[in-house]
Amino acid sequence: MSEAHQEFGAPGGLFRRLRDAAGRDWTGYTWHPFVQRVSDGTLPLLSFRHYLIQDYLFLIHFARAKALAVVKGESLAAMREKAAAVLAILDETKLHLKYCAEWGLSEAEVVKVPETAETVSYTRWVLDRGLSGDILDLEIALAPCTVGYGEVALRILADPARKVEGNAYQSWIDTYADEGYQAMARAAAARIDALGESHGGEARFARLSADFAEAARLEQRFWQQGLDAG
Ligand SMILES: Cc1ncc(C[n+]2csc(CCO)c2C)c(N)n1
Repeated sequence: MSEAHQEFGAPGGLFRRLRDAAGRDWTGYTWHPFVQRVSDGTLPLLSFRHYLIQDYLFLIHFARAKALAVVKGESLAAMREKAAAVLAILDETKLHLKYCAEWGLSEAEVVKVPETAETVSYTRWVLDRGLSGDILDLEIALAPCTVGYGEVALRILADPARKVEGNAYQSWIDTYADEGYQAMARAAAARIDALGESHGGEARFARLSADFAEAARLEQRFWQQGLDAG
């Protein structure tokens, strides 16, 4: 599927407009060389290991940012949904700990690893967008993360260079290719479309678009730190 990215958000909706406006920043994130090397199985294990440990630390702070969406939720239904999403993020860390256990690293050891500048800058930026803005500002800062990984998985599945047999990263790919995850990513894009309608997305497009592209660049740097560690 060469048009993998067309999966998320409705035509003409806020999500697709933001993604299209982000252009190369978005493609540079969802088809970063790190992702390509996960797909063809050539990513050095040291790169993956660095990435995964930092991603574990990332998820802790990302869960805090998602918890802000409970605080800023505008209905009981929204608050329940966000509270469930916080738990889902904390669950995602189990995949990370499974890998770490295979490398002989315990949770106690992983949490002692210092956060890199890439991890701090991305997570604290998301928290700041949530603290200083409204629910739409927060969701725009969060969405590239959730929806982007959905697109990353679709791009890998469609990649002619993909290594299926004996790919060391297959269980990581499976996590995001999973239909449950894909449905969540589609729902996140649909929510951006709906918030765009209800919260003046059109009038706020310049700022939202700058934030969306910033998140995509922060994601690129997050992959890059893994490559640099290999
Ligand atoms: C750097 C980085 N960006 C995105 C994700 C993906 N992700 C983060 S939280 C979550 C659950 C749903 O929101 C998902 C899928 C990641 N793990 N690491």
